[in-house]
Amino acid sequence: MAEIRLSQLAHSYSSAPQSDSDYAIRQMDHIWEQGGAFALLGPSGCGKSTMLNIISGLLAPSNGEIMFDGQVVNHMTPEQRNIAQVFQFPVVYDTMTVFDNLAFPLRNVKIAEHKIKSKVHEIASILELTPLLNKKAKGLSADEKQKVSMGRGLVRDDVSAILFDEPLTVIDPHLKWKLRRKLKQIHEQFNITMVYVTHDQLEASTFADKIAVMYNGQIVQFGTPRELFESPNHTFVGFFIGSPGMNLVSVEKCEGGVCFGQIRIALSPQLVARSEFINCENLKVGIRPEFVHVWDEPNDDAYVAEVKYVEDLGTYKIMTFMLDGVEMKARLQEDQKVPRGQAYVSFPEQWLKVYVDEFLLEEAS
Ligand SMILES: Nc1ncnc2c1ncn2[C@@H]1O[C@H](COP(=O)(O)OP(=O)(O)OP(=O)(O)O)[C@@H](O)[C@H]1O
Repeated sequence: MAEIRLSQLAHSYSSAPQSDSDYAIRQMDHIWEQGGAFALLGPSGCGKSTMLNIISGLLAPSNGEIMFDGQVVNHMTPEQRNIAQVFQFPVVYDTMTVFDNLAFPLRNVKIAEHKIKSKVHEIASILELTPLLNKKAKGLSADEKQKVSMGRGLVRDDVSAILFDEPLTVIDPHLKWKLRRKLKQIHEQFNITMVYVTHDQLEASTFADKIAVMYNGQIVQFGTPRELFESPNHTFVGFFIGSPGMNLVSVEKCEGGVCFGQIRIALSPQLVARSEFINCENLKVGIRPEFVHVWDEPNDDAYVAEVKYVEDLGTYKIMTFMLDGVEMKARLQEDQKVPRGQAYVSFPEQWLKVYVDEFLLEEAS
């Protein structure tokens, strides 16, 4: 297992890139720490597969260095890098048995046959493939084939890292959760650096200790699921993580804070004094629906909002409301009084975030 360090990494599929938008990976530095379980989360086309393929050596980057434990590996082939990669669709040898498919990566590196046997049985047991070991892969269902494909990625515990590129796409929904748990179990058992690509936040947060959120060829935040939820450092993270996502409102500067329409929101003097705030034209405030305070009665701290509709989601409700022409959402607890017509809302200071050119502005520490 290895620490994977990306230094000044950038990649364009164009031979003569002109601008940032020609880059699938915009210049970045990033470290995947040794032994971690990570997710690389982002929408379609943001550059996730490109990054995995650069790490594994299937793709040479336009710029920058890839280092495993401090050693530059740019010139090394995928085999020399000793990376296991599991793709979206199964990669199995149809004419071989499941046992031989799982044994293949071990035989390739000349592991003794008795060790192969015990390792194949161990992985087969975790993935519930034991009854299929003697079957030819050809006759397997799509789910079973993908489990074999995953098993081939997991069977060696001497690899630098295992990279998963949306490995559960073809898996039946009821099996997905189970397999994610199994991957986590394998990670805990062998402590191998794992990077798991997905566009599904639930998948990312159930597998990973830390999630890298990718947007437009950049990692905009790398943090625990809780950090991404409580303190998104880019508006995209606020929008993409959470269901529904963060309320984001374009605002203007005004005395002691920001305004939209007739609504004035006071900010701390330290924030308002920041040069980024003073010089910025693109200002937004964000607050998650979970953190909007909905009062039962009017009070001096609350704004008066117009309730549009309330969705009942079982254990909680989502209230959609208009505040001076801007639509926002608040989460109501199961036992909370549901406002009708008007609602009294406020934005607790600790959960109200300010974004300058889409990036979080924090008080200088
Ligand atoms: N071989 C290629 N040639 C040219 N452009 C490519 C190639 N592969 C990917 N791209 C482009 O690079 C960008 C990043 O693609 P990439 O496949 O890395 O994104 P992704 O986040 O993995 O998307 P998805 O979730 O859909 O797989 C996209 O704009 C894509 O169209």
